[in-house]
Amino acid sequence: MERLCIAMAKGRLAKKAVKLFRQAGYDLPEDMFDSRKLIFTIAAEKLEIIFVKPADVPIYVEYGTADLGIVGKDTLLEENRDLYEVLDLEYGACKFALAGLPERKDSLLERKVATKYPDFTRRYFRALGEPVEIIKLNGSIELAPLTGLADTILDIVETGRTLKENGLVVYENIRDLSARLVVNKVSMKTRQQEISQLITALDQVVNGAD
Ligand SMILES: Nc1ncnc2c1ncn2[C@@H]1O[C@H](COP(=O)(O)OP(=O)(O)OP(=O)(O)O)[C@@H](O)[C@H]1O
Ligand SMILES: O=P(O)(O)OC[C@H]1O[C@H](OP(=O)(O)OP(=O)(O)O)[C@H](O)[C@@H]1O
Repeated sequence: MERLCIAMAKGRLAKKAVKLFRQAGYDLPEDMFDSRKLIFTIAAEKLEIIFVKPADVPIYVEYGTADLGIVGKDTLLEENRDLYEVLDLEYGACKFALAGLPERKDSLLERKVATKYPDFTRRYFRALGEPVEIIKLNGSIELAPLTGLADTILDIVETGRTLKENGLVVYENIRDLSARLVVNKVSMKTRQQEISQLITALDQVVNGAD
């Protein structure tokens, strides 16, 4: 039988993803984070795990190069790809929020919004019927209101420390985010049994025995 390929987001979400699979009974190699290796073949478990940039996980899964993926809901909302989101893994918890300088909060006539998530931001403000200019940045988003590049940011807030240490405040909490398990639509049909088994095993770790 062919191996199931799982695309895991590199970085913040990766270690816990591997831990979850181990808790679910999958025997994964010990050295997964000791090298720059990107592909791990686990023959005994009929699995292949690939480590992918977070924003690329939904792409690998939509194209079917990976059958499954683990990635943040923020990335899924931004990429808006054609795939199934099957399980909330309930870690990597954070929020999407609008934030900026405290004194600007009530004086925003024409909003300039800096974000790493331009597509989500466009849809969010379009649904509100609020015209905004969106400026796509790649990191250190909190710099935008401090430097005058934008007056508002739409970014991830976890502990709130980055905002606080830069003198910014939350204007509005938009939604909760966490890591999700996603599945390719064709794989879900053609490899239904193996994928269901895997979902059930992870579900039991996350939500307890049923
Ligand atoms: N405090 C946080 N800041 C950013 N992301 C967080 C935080 N807490 C949890 N997350 C989750 O972790 C993911 C980001 O992981 P990571 O920081 O490794 O990637 P990244 O730096 O955004 O990606 P890239 O390497 O492509 O720039 C987010 O997509 C989100 O789901
Ligand atoms: O509420 P906190 O716990 O402070 O976490 C939120 C911060 O973490 C993320 O940045 P990241 O560390 O990914 O760096 P980046 O600016 O390079 O995106 C996010 O963009 C915020 O800046």
